[in-house]
Amino acid sequence: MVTRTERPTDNRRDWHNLRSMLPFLWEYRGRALFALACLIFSKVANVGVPVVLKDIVDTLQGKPEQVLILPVILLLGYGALRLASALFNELRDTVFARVRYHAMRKLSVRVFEHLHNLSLRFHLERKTGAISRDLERGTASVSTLMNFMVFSIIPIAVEFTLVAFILLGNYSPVFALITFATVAVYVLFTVKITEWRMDHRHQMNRLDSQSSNQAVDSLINYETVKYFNNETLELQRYDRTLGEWEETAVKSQTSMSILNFGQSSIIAIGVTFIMFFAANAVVQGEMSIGDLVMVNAFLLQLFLPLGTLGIVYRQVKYTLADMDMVFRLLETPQEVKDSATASELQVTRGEIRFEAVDFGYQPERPILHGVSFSVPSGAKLAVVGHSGAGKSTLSRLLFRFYDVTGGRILIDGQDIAQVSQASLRRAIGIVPQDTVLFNDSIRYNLQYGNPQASQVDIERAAKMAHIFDFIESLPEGWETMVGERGLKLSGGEKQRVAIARAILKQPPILIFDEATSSLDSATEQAIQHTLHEVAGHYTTLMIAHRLSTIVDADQILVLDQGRVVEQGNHATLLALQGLYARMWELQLHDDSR
Ligand SMILES: Nc1ncnc2c1ncn2[C@@H]1O[C@H](COP(=O)(O)OP(=O)(O)OP(=O)(O)O)[C@@H](O)[C@H]1O
Repeated sequence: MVTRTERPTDNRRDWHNLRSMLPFLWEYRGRALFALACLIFSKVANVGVPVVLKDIVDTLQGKPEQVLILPVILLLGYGALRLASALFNELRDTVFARVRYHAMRKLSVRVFEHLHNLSLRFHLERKTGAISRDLERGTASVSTLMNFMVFSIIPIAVEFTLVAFILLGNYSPVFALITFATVAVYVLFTVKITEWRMDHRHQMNRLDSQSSNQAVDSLINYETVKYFNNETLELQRYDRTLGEWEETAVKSQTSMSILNFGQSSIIAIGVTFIMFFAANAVVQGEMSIGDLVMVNAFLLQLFLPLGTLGIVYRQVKYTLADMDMVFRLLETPQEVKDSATASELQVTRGEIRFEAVDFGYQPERPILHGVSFSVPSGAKLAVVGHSGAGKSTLSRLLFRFYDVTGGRILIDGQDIAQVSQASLRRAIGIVPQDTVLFNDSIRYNLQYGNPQASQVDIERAAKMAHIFDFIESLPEGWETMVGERGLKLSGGEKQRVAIARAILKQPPILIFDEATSSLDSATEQAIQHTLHEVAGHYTTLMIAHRLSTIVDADQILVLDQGRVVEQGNHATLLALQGLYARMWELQLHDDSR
């Protein structure tokens, strides 16, 4: 399971994540290099501006006989350099946009794909609110980081190198020394203080995700909140988290002010020193006024982006933390995987066989113990037993949502662990115990069973599932939106949509997990009739609470605490006078009341 990164990531992890980012940039590597070239050109032009400025000042000052010619050329050069700097800057942004957004898109799709490949266990344990927030931040982090690289870090480095060359080449080393020292102290101070501040930011992130998760969870459970009149409790819980967030945010802001003031002080001291030495050199006649103007312009130009280095460093650290979260998610191993030699499941007859299957969701709590049974091709097997006996677990294992811990499951003689999951799931249709629908139209939800199905097929399936008249009677008919998780439909209506959807899929194997439990008796009878017809063509596994619905099954399996305790048809089991007979008695008794 993925947990949020709550502490700053270490450098090894950061490098690992940066490397992991490269494949997402690879497709547009040519563009990325071109953007980099634009960046360098723009910086060369930028650094050229103070150099030309120096020449203009010196020319105007010292050689009046050339004043009429030279400054015009220099002034034109000055303008052209400024223009070139801006042009390459914009070109860099335009060219790089594709690289950045494409990488973001690829990463989002990759994460989405991976989330779908992760096991049911992962999805049952995750918190939807928190994961979607983390994902948003995580994928945005890739774009943010590239922005910082291309728009801040690399430009600063390029500019700094160019300026260092010019200073070292033309003036006393003291200027380069002061510049280096100031930058070094500045960077060191920024890094140290920022690391100290990171804790606040991580705490804020954690509280932010927590509050968002609480809000989503509370809204998902809207009805439950109302049933128990617990709005105040929900508000208090939400506010408590936000209160902690507020405290941390204030601390974070205060520490930021300390950082900003420290940075400004370092710059001020550095600039004062440089100007002192430059002014002195002018007085001594070692430097011209033009040189002083240039050194001053360089410093301002250099420290201007350096002023934002603190913010950039902080943001890069946070971004790396967000990015770490998304790459950790991508590295979460798939629990259920296709084997390297997985073949396509070939369904010829649709025979299911469980051979001594052991299983537990957690190792310390076994659920199934040596379960063996088989469902011959086209036959109907019903599974009954008390609540929690492990009935639905059988269908989850058949779908291979989990791997068995002992024994094996075969379909037409092929071990389902050795075939591709896609081919396995193509072969099975299910009407689950709790039907959850997409927040889309009824048509969309029904067609989900077979996106290629024609309207005629869809209507036929809807009729078979006794939902056609209901849909037609709705003011918006097939386009009616079903609400989040299908909550605008009744339990029975949802179940019938699920039945129609399974019919539409036309798989060789069908599972009905309490498929009619939410229906009234009349509809249930009608649907039972349909199921009977539909199931006639398929191998069917029927999980049932109400025994009256499965009396006609070819075989009935009685499960008790994960063990098969009885097996046979209805009459044989009644004659056994065991658990099944007792359950039957009880239900008859209940029905007659
Ligand atoms: N994801 C899970 N993680 C841990 N335990 C689980 C999980 N799903 C089910 N269980 C446990 O496994 C046992 C069998 O569950 P299962 O859903 O198979 O029961 P069932 O016979 O279908 O019950 P019911 O008739 O109430 O639906 C139960 O005790 C349940 O608590």
